[in-house]
Amino acid sequence: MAERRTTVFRYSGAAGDPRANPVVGREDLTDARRVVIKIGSSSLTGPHGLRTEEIDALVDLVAGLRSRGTQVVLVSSGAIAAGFPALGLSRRPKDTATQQASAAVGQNRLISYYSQSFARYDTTVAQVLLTAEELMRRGQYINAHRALARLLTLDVMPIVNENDAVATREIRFGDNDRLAALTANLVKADLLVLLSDVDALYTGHPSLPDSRRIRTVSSDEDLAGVDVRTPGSAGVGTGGMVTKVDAAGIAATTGIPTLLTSAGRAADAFAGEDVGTWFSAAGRRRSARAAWLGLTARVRGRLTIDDGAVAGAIDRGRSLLAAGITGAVGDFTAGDVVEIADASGRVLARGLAAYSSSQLPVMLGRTTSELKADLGEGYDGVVVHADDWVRLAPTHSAFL
Ligand SMILES: Nc1ncnc2c1ncn2[C@@H]1O[C@H](COP(=O)(O)OP(=O)(O)O)[C@@H](O)[C@H]1O
Ligand SMILES: N[C@@H](CCC(=O)OP(=O)(O)O)C(=O)O
Repeated sequence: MAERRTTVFRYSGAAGDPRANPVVGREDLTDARRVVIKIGSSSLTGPHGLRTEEIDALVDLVAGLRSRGTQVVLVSSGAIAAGFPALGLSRRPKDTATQQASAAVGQNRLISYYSQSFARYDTTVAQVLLTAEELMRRGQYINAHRALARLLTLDVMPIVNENDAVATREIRFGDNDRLAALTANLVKADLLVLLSDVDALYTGHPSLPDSRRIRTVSSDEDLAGVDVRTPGSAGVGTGGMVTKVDAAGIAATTGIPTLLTSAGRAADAFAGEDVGTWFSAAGRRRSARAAWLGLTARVRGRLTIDDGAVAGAIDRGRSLLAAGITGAVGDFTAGDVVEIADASGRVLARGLAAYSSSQLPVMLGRTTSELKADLGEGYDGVVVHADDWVRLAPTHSAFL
């Protein structure tokens, strides 16, 4: 199985958490108050562009959920493939510029068709285009949260996609699975639903006779030996199963379960049938801020700490003081996100620096009383406050 690239953070777990998720198992699907549903290009488009019957079927499902009072945010792929016919293409172009052009043409068609289809239910749709850049910066992340929250209170149907026409190669998500998991955090969803052209995760490629459906994933062990490397088919999908398992891992670590199934079986799943693959949440729900810090934020620098600080601050959930910091690299200002690593270079946590990289050199290794005496009362020596860091998993495993 391909190595995960997700960096995730650790849970302390807490019974009776006020942020408890009403959705624990697949039998609770209909208890979800807010759901993010992501649908892939392979379900909505083909070599000839949009498949309107499939979009109508999805809209029927979403309208049914909305009529029961469930808030839905749709993350819809398909812009690039929807642009194929107009540009004379029949499969995803390799070069980024043509993909951007195709997305610019296709996103318009995609949203137009969604608008038309949702009009059958008197529902207004809104297009929300995001890039990874927006989610990395705290101010823009909050701005995106505000827009989506307002759309939901206005009972408008938000349809999110990556802003493919302008996202640069370095920072683009490329696939919408990860974007969907981050959106689930952004809107504090109870459930993430990933809809693809395959009805579940299988032990190997579904076309192989020995492949079996995986019913539930609750830990990494459930994924041992699972082969997800074969890319998606049809020349329109991108990530295949790797990005879906990755996305489910991101959601799980922030307390959000995921159902992975096909667009065709989604209604059955919501009707209580045992379909698809259920990825359990790995612990209590995290605040959107902790999720942002641990998963999304752009890291501007690194603090190296000594063993005493690992034991006294990181292991005990306390503030990180200048006295325990042995090095600071990077160019950051107060409020930027930095990694916190031990002497061996292992990254343990991510947090918000209270001082800039130019202020820190004279502070390192010095006690709070020394700092106050030498630099003034304003220097309390707390470089990362206890409320401002999250612990990362010791490995890149998505499940803890
Ligand atoms: N272990 C597996 N289980 C299920 N599907 C797999 C597996 N390995 C690879 N796949 C492929 O992943 C495809 C779905 O990925 P993709 O085409 O990117 O979907 P989407 O467009 O919905 O994001 C499936 O059609 C299947 O061919
Ligand atoms: N943002 C792109 C989606 C990229 C993509 O193909 O994702 P997916 O089909 O979900 O693997 C688009 O709208 O075409």
